[in-house]
Amino acid sequence: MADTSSVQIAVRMRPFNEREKKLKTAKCVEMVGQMCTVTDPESGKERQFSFNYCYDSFQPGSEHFASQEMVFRDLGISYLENAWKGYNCSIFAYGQTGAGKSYSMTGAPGQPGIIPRGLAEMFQRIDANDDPDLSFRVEVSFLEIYMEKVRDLFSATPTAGSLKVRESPKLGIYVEGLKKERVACYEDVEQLMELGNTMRTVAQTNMNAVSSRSHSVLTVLLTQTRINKESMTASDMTSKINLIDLAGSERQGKTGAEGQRLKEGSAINQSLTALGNVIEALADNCVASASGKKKAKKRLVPYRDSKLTRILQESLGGNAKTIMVAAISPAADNFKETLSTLRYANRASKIQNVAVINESPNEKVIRELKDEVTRLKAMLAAANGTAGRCCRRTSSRSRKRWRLS
Ligand SMILES: Nc1ncnc2c1ncn2[C@@H]1O[C@H](COP(=O)(O)OP(=O)(O)OP(=O)(O)O)[C@@H](O)[C@H]1O
Repeated sequence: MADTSSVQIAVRMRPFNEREKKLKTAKCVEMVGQMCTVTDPESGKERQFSFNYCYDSFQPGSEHFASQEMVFRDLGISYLENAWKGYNCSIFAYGQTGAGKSYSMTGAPGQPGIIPRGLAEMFQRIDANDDPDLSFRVEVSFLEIYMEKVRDLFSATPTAGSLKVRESPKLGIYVEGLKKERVACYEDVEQLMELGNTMRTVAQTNMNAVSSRSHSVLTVLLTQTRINKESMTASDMTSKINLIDLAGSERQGKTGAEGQRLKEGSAINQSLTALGNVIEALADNCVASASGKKKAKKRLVPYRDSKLTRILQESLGGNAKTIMVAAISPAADNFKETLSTLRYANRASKIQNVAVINESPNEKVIRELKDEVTRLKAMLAAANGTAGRCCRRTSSRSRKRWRLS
């Protein structure tokens, strides 16, 4: 069953940080409902955007304050529900350095983000399962893309080189040799995540005391196995959940990066530009398709231009239900970066994905047969009702229906 849906966009504004407080910079972003308005501090010109979700986390305690819990209730629960149905899901956080991507995805001490909350909820749901014919398997892998190299964050001795990104009809896009750990409870994941996060490359810059210098991708494979006692068969349904914390775009003048930090910053910006090009091509193609013009030319989507876009290929324009979290600063000092993030997010909202339920052939046949039986029963009931009232006047259309089924 294919399901076409747009990439969902959630914009989140954080509070002022110490740097912005010291600068005594003004606030240039306002959020009301699904509208986000940003004001150019020089010209006073306003630009308005509308998104699926706008989270105002500027002032704790304010009327519309969006807490970690609230963000999770919308975005986290939505991806879990889709994963349970057997769809691939992706959440990726995008934004300027220090804008709050890791805060939304991973969280801070005492303020867990989407990833830990989602995994805890996943195991709660699994533990609550009382269907003896249904069992679950959860596997996780964790990688970072650092300076265009893919590294396994669960490996105690990360490879010197880069792991290879491959594609196969059965597995889709995958990273060859990446460790996949089976986990039985939330505590297992927590331990692995702690190990993985210590392996991740972070450093201090002028814009963020703990700045991610790499893109990280946590992949969770949720497999549901159903035993059919009558036919003595087992069928699997697997959902691949990608939870992605991108490194932030940055300006050298602001971060004060030099040496290795500068090289990292330019690798980050390069891969984000490649991501921007993919988003632009996909958005153009979707707009062209929607125009209904037969001759509308489709642009080639440059997924192969970077490791990041290759790994995100299924999440953008492919077989997945995807949410983009666009993290922004409220400060006038960051107006240009914020406007650029909002434009990026606006473009991404035009992308249509086509997700399919990832079930084994057995499961598919069983589901289709069940649907067929339900349909036939409904037709039979309807026909019996009609027959009782006017048995001689069965229309040719209904006879045809009988024959066709
Ligand atoms: N909504 C929020 N509420 C409170 N504090 C926040 C919020 N968002 C971010 N912060 C704080 O701002 C700082 C920077 O956030 P974070 O590290 O998440 O940024 P980032 O976008 O991941 O940056 P980078 O790209 O440099 O890794 C952190 O100290 C974080 O705790």
